[in-house]
Amino acid sequence: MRQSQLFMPTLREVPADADVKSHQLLLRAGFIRQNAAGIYSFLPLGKKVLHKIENIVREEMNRAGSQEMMMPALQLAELWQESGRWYSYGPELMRLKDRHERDFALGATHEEVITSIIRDEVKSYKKLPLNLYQIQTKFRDEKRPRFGLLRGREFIMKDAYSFHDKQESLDETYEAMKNAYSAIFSRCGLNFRAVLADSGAIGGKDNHEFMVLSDIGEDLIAYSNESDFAANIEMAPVLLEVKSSSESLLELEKVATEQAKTIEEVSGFLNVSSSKIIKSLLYMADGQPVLVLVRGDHEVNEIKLKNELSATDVALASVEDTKKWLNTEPGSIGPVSVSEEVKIIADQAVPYMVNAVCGANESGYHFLNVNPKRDFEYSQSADIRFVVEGDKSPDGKGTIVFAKGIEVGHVFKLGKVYSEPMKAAYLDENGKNQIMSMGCYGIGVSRTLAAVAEENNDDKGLIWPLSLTPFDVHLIAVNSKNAEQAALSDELYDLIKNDGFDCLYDDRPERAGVKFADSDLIGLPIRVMVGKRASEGIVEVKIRKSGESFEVPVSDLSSFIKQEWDKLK
Ligand SMILES: O=C(C[C@@H]1CCCCN1)Cn1cnc2cc(Cl)c(F)cc2c1=O
Ligand SMILES: [Mg+2]
Repeated sequence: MRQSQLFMPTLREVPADADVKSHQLLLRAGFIRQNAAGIYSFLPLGKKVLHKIENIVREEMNRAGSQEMMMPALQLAELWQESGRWYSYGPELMRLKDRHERDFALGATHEEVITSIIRDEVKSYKKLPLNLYQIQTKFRDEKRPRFGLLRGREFIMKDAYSFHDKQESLDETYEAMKNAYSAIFSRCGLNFRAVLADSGAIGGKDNHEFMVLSDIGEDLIAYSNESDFAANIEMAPVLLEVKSSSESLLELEKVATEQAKTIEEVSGFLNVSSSKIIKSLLYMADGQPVLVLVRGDHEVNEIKLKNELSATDVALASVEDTKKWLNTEPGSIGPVSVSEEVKIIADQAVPYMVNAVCGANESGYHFLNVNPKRDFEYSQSADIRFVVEGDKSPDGKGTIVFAKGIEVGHVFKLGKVYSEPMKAAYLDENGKNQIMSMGCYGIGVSRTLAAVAEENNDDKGLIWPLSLTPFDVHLIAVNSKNAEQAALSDELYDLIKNDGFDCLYDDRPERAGVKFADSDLIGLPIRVMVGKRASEGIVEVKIRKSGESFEVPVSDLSSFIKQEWDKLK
């Protein structure tokens, strides 16, 4: 395409409210424009990249046996009332009325719609499993849209839904989808991990997030430096490592600790390491008092605690509640001689502590030489602490490292969370009525575009991977007013196109500096410059990613471009 025709409004300055590189560069390079907070238009260059991502998604989903369809964005409120989510979602779910005053939701996701279609059309196990997907605009009225396409209020998602008779069938599709996702994100050139995640509100057990490792990621991932183990920090299990202690049990002793209350203060006052102190925190779990014990150098993971207690709400107890249940205030709490109305749960490392320190449930006093089981009982012990860097990886291979991640995909085993209330049933091989099991699988397509931009740029601009670049070759007539350069450029434009490359030809009457700066900004992989040496039949070729440049005779240009293209793959 001739660049003099291309709608590509570039910006010299970095837009004020763009805080991350991808947002700044996609705006400056004329790929997107904001229409409202969290709502964007894709201009021609942005649309071309979006189209390529969607096609990679399509190829891999089709290959994995999922069938493409398209559902409406306007969804009957009645469907969301059946699943109960009309009432459980707040302002994030965008709603509207039609001309007949009928209530509708603007589609944030499509579990209800797809389940209503399947329950009407599928009655026999012979028709299962089914796997259907769409690539479609979603609406979620985020409280704080930010980072451009990374967190928008209108965005493009590929969402797939699968329906099954047997659990094994769901497990099989789940694995097939995870493999398809790995293929998709690899082809997009992303450094990602499939991360064990917390299923959050929608229940079900297995689910994985696909995280792109990125400094601006909002999620924290714990991953192994020697295996493919990776988990969202909320979920990351801790491998219990017990070093059996040879210490003999000493007599329990109560000591005055004056103002020392926090772990650090007590550790300093008594000159003991925090790993010898039992950190005791009183929580209220669904209104019941629970004394939570972790080693002094660990932190309580409230997601794990909530899952362990199968409680819907857990929160640190107030000072009043602490006084009420333990007759003391925070800073001197301990598990020794606590009323049995208070349930005690200990992290799995606590039972192995010997001659530990803990609060004496009397302000200003602590116990020394506290030994679990001898000096206090607990009703259960479980993995309820946050994993920390340096912990052994739960799969026993390597140690845990933290990284930030951008969530670009999320796959779920839903089970019967939607099919039960919406009665998506089938007759099994014995003619018995059964409820289907479901899986759902999402990719943030527009978010993936931003993640690629975020991870592929330098101080001069974007650097597109071959699989997604809006054009393959950037041909630049350095001085388009010079007849010789213009003539040779026109010739090379045809040659490059005939070689099967999508070529953007900068034929604008602009200064060389502007052309080169714009070329660096939009980030096409290979640039061909027709300049002063055109008269000698020599052109310059520059590789955007490495910055290398070469003087190439026109007669070698065709093979040279192919060679450099193949090296970039
Ligand atoms: O979307 C999912 C699960 C999967 C993800 C993959 C594709 C199919 N859905 C979870 N989720 C997240 N935010 C939401 C926001 C709103 Cl306003 C809503 F009404 C519903 C949801 C909602 O259900
Ligand atoms: Mg998610």
